[in-house]
Amino acid sequence: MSKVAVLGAGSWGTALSLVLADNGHDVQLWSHRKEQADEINQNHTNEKYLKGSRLPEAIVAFHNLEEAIDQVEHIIMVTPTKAIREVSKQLVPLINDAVTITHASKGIEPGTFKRVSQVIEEEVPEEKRKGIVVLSGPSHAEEVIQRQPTTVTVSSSQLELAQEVQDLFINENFRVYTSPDMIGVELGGSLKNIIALGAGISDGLGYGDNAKAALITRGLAEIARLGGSLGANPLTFAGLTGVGDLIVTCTSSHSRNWRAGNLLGRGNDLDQVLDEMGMVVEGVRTTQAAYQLSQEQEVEMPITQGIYKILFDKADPKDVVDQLMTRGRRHEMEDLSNILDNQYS
Ligand SMILES: NC(=O)C1=CN([C@@H]2O[C@H](COP(=O)(O)OP(=O)(O)OC[C@H]3O[C@@H](n4cnc5c(N)ncnc54)[C@H](OP(=O)(O)O)[C@@H]3O)[C@@H](O)[C@H]2O)C=CC1
Ligand SMILES: O=C(CO)COP(=O)(O)O
Repeated sequence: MSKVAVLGAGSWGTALSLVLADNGHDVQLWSHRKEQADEINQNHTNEKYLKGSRLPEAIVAFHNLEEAIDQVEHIIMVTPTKAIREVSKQLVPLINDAVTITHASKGIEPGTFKRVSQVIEEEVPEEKRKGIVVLSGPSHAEEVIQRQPTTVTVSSSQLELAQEVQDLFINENFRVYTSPDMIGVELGGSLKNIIALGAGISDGLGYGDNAKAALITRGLAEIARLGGSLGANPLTFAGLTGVGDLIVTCTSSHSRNWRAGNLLGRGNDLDQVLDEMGMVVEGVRTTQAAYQLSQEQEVEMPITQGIYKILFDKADPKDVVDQLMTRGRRHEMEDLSNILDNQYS
């Protein structure tokens, strides 16, 4: 059994701590708020993020980061992506022996366009880490905390590290696969949040299943297009961290991104929505990053562009849908256009 630090005591950090505790590991859960650490230790609850759930006593919460990572073999980072750089910097002077750093956060940094593993790599020097692993897939914390069947994928450039983290988390309720495609796994988990915002907007506008299926499928096409241009294996997007995560976030009211989109589709403005959510809505920041990235890479991403206009230019969601529906005609598999043109001639 291992001693594991989980950094970030929100919904996902707490749910992953439960999986680790169920597997017999010693879990040291770090919260940057003292009152939250106290609540977890005294009441074994985390009411703000997982209302009504009782946590195993093997989860011990810490407010002090140095104590939280003392003697651990694994660090699991699960803060919102905007805090990853800052927390990585805080960690550096506190790490004595090299550790395996896994992250389970989903986002891309605007401006730098870095994936979370790249941010960690930049901030934590090589001698302080054995390697970096990502854990991603269709997995709402609200179901994991109830030990409902869930599947995820772990990926690392070092297979043995991915397998080590697979062993750490896998159990009869939580099945863990490995993948060698870290770029694809991280991009799939991050970019699906943009489409989940779109699915929520569509539902908020009163559109039905046809529109949602279109968003998921065409969203997947543009995610794979950008991913391919950044070095991901396009097949990864057909897996758990691509289409799997798109399905779970676009069709569930557990999803923070879907919920935020739904409120936007009902006419609320972004600041109001984010205030009301009180939890991280990663898709907002990732939309900004993906929009900039698509322009830099010259990759067509019409849905992302539409969501960007709604979020940051206050475009009317109905007008954006009209624009998407009246774009120029094209083949469905546009990257195969040349082949199809030949077939038709
Ligand atoms: N929820 C889920 O089902 C899943 C979430 N994820 C990903 O996990 C990541 C975390 O999401 P989630 O747990 O849902 O988020 P939540 O909003 O539920 O919780 C975020 C947690 O991070 C803390 N936090 C915020 N800023 C900092 C900081 N600067 N330093 C330390 N801690 C900080 C918050 O503290 P405070 O209470 O003070 O704000 C809170 O405890 C995201 O990237 C998300 O995409 C991935 C899979 C599933
Ligand atoms: O990534 C998730 C499930 O796999 C959680 O999505 P939300 O952040 O939209 O809740």
